[in-house]
Amino acid sequence: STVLMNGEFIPREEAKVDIEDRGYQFGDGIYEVIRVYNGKMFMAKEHLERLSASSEKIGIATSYSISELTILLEELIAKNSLSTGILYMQFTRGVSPRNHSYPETVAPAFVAYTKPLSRPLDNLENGVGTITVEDIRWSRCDIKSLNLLGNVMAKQKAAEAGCFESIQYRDLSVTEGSSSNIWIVNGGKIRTHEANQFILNGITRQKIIQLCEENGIEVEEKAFSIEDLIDADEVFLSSTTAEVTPITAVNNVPVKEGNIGEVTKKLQDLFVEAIVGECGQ
Ligand SMILES: Cc1ncc(COP(=O)(O)O)c(CN[C@@H]2CONC2=O)c1O
Repeated sequence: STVLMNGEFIPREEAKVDIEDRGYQFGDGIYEVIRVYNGKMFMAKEHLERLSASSEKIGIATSYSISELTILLEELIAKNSLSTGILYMQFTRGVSPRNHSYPETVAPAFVAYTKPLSRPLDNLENGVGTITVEDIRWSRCDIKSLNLLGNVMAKQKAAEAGCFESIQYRDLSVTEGSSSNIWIVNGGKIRTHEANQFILNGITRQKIIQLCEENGIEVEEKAFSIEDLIDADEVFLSSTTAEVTPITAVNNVPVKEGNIGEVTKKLQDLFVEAIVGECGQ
């Protein structure tokens, strides 16, 4: 397959990272995962706007404008004849002798590659199990940075418990999943943690809120407790790769409406309409 590296399209086997790349040594970089349906990126503009917000927050100049980046990424998708999958992209602060403070004059290092990935139809239909874990991450989770060790450790805990995702909490208040946002539904109203420094403001999260507003579904962006989570009528998670995935159990306790609640189902249908609307299939 073809990889895009610092503006060059190269074969995957030639894509190598320097041992003094700051992304490799410090996690000093930012990333995005963009879904591709029918050969087209879904919500590319929103993802690339978040990427530039992340780059501003950590002071990396991403060396491309959003329109230049869009053209390069579309070319990468075409070169790999990708129909349904994901596009992974990242910028690091660049290659420089190891020193914590920022190097003066190095260019950011940019990598993007695609991977086929079918839609998670089984999870969408049958839901997934979760566990709750304490959120041990830093207090700038709004930056989509390469500093993912806290997320990785939380995901590992879920895997060891035979679950799909960990639901993280701070002081008994649910924040988000290790790589997803978390939602509850009560009496037809949905609720999720407000977009602040303690969660990533997911692109899928933003689309769900927009769909709710357009379809008269009441949505509240306000943190909820572990107790609210356990007592909810419906629970679901959202992410670029998981779309709108029902949660059927938390710590092996079944969620009230079993496999999939009617609001979650409605949101899945609206989300598919949005995908078809933007990507044509
Ligand atoms: C910590 C965290 N929260 C929320 C989300 C959901 O955000 P999006 O709706 O924008 O995807 C992600 C997605 N992380 C990407 C998506 O898939 N794999 C990842 O690492 C994430 O890593």
